[in-house]
Amino acid sequence: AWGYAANNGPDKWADSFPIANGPRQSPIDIVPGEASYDAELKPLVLKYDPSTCLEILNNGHSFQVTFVDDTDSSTLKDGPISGTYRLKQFHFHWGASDDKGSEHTVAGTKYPAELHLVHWNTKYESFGKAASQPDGLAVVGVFLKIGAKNASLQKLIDAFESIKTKGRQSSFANFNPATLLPGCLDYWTYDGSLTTPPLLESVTWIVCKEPISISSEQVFLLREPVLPYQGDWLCYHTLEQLCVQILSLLL
Ligand SMILES: NS(=O)(=O)c1cccc(NC(=O)NCCCCO)c1
Ligand SMILES: [Zn+2]
Repeated sequence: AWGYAANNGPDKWADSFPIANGPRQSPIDIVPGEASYDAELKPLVLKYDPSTCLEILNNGHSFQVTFVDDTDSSTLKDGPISGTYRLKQFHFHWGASDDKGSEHTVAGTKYPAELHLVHWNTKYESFGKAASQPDGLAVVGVFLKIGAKNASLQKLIDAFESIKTKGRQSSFANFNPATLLPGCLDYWTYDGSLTTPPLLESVTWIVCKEPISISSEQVFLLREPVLPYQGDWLCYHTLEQLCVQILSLLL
């Protein structure tokens, strides 16, 4: 299966997902000096209803908070898109150290993490259907930089801590994703793709210019896999890995 190791990482994805060599693949390096101003673009309109927040789960590549998306309670409108897109989930990407982790970069600068708020176009009947359409998805990307402790992120980290040992998911209610947005919603936008397999070229990317903060203690907590997402002990490949995990539980 795909991953981020030397044998199954991004350089290998094209073997199983040839679209990796497609014309609109994400992520990209955003070069502000080369970006063009488009006067027709509107401000983003994000309206999130905390009661649509459903659960937090560890899908093995990230942790993800999923939302009830059977009504227009949590939506994205305007900005570069037309129509109404519904929030399906948000998740993060991070690195093994503070000098890397974001997927998009800004003039070569890597941030320690990146938040993705994933929305689908309601002109299609579901996320799954929309994900294969060129205008099917809109993902709002927010960079995280090391700084003050982020109270909103702390709620996620506390919840994520609980699902590391129990296995895959736990209920997670009444979280307002708007608390994760920066004060200024200025953005860059381009047509791209999912950044993980299946790499579908269906995403209108909306990347906020202003990052939000995460403390170095908080980003450390993101990196600590107590147990792999499978959550069972039989998935170890080597006795050494099993010992490492037992020790990390005991320490
Ligand atoms: N990273 S991202 O481009 O925002 C994005 C958004 C929505 C879905 C995905 N990728 C996937 O769902 N991949 C399918 C398997 C992921 C792990 O379960 C990536
Ligand atoms: Zn993502």
